[in-house]
Amino acid sequence: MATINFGGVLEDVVTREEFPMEKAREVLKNETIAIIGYGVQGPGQALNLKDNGFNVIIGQRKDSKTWDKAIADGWVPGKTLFEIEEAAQKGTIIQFLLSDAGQITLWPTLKQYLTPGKALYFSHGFGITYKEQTNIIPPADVDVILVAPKGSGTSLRRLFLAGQGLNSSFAIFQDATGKARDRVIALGIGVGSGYLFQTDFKKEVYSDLTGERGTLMGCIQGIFAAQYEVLRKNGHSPSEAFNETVEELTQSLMPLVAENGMDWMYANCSTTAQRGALDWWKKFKAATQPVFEELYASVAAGKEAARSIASNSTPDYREKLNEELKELRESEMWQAGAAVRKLRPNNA
Ligand SMILES: NC(=O)c1ccc[n+]([C@@H]2O[C@H](COP(=O)([O-])OP(=O)(O)OC[C@H]3O[C@@H](n4cnc5c(N)ncnc54)[C@H](O)[C@@H]3O)[C@@H](O)[C@H]2O)c1
Ligand SMILES: CC(C)(O)[C@@H](O)C(=O)O
Ligand SMILES: [Mg+2]
Ligand SMILES: [Mg+2]
Repeated sequence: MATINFGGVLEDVVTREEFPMEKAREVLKNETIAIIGYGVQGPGQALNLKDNGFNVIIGQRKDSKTWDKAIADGWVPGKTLFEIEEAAQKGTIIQFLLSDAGQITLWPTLKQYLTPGKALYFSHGFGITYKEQTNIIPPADVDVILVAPKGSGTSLRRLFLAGQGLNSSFAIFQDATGKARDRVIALGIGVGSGYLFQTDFKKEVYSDLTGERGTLMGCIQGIFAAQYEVLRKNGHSPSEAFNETVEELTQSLMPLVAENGMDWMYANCSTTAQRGALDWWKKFKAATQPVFEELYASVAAGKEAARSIASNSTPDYREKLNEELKELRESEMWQAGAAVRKLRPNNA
């Protein structure tokens, strides 16, 4: 473990230096890793594990589109691709990567395959933390572990192929075998994590549900739409409004923040911009902090979990989500965005 100072707070972080891939392979050499679910995280983690030399099989519903996707990705029916129950029976580590709502439906079937000494692996603390709503209560004689990539499974795979990685958090809910820590860190390295930050199931899900409803996805769409509409209401063209709201951020300024922090990005803008940004950011903080307080309270009360379970358990949940995504896509702002993207120099 490396002890790193995060803004004055010392935290222990697992790095590849002390847990190299060779060690991960040694730890998991007798394991069969069964990935149940092949949506976004499933493919990213499974393909990275396979390319890293681990023994991986996939469990999927045969009549599903993702069964066909698994075959297109190179998984072989009867050899590395099985129906869900057969994969769960063969697996010594079961990576439960169905949707969070899907995990609830499958749990009564899956739990019979969690025989003593196996490991049940999640990429979200949802199922375990909200057990009153999910009824996911593992048997006492299995390890229960978590590796939660801090990003999309699509990025996890792309970064792996580019020789990079995503940071992940990891947690141990139950160590029945005495091997849970080695197993979870080996899996974290194997799925393509860069660094591994320790957390617990509850903190992972509370922070994750907050982040994706907040700055990562929900809040950012909200402030984009708000600024875009104010610019348009005051006569600015769609392209000018979109460039000033989204395109400049993603193409120029956010990469500078990623490179060296917010002050670095500010310092690489005009002094006019710096003055304005330093004057206004606290006003925006004051306006949004009450919303973040409300959001966190809703997460902690289990209301966001209930909403997600209710919405994503209906037979047509995917169609309903796609309908709302279509509304976003067809909004003027994102239609303008599609046109602007086509004008990017690398698209010329
Ligand atoms: N999407 C991400 O990049 C991401 C990132 C970090 C953590 N996670 C976590 O990883 C896990 C998997 O997330 P995901 O986004 O890959 O899931 P997803 O929503 O893409 O669903 C995964 C698969 O589960 C299938 N499924 C849904 N309900 C089912 C059911 N009742 N029976 C059988 N299959 C069913 C879906 O068809 C899909 O193929 C979740 O716990 C999620 O919170 C996801
Ligand atoms: C990719 C995210 C948003 O970080 C993940 O938490 C998810 O639920 O998809
Ligand atoms: Mg997340
Ligand atoms: Mg999430």
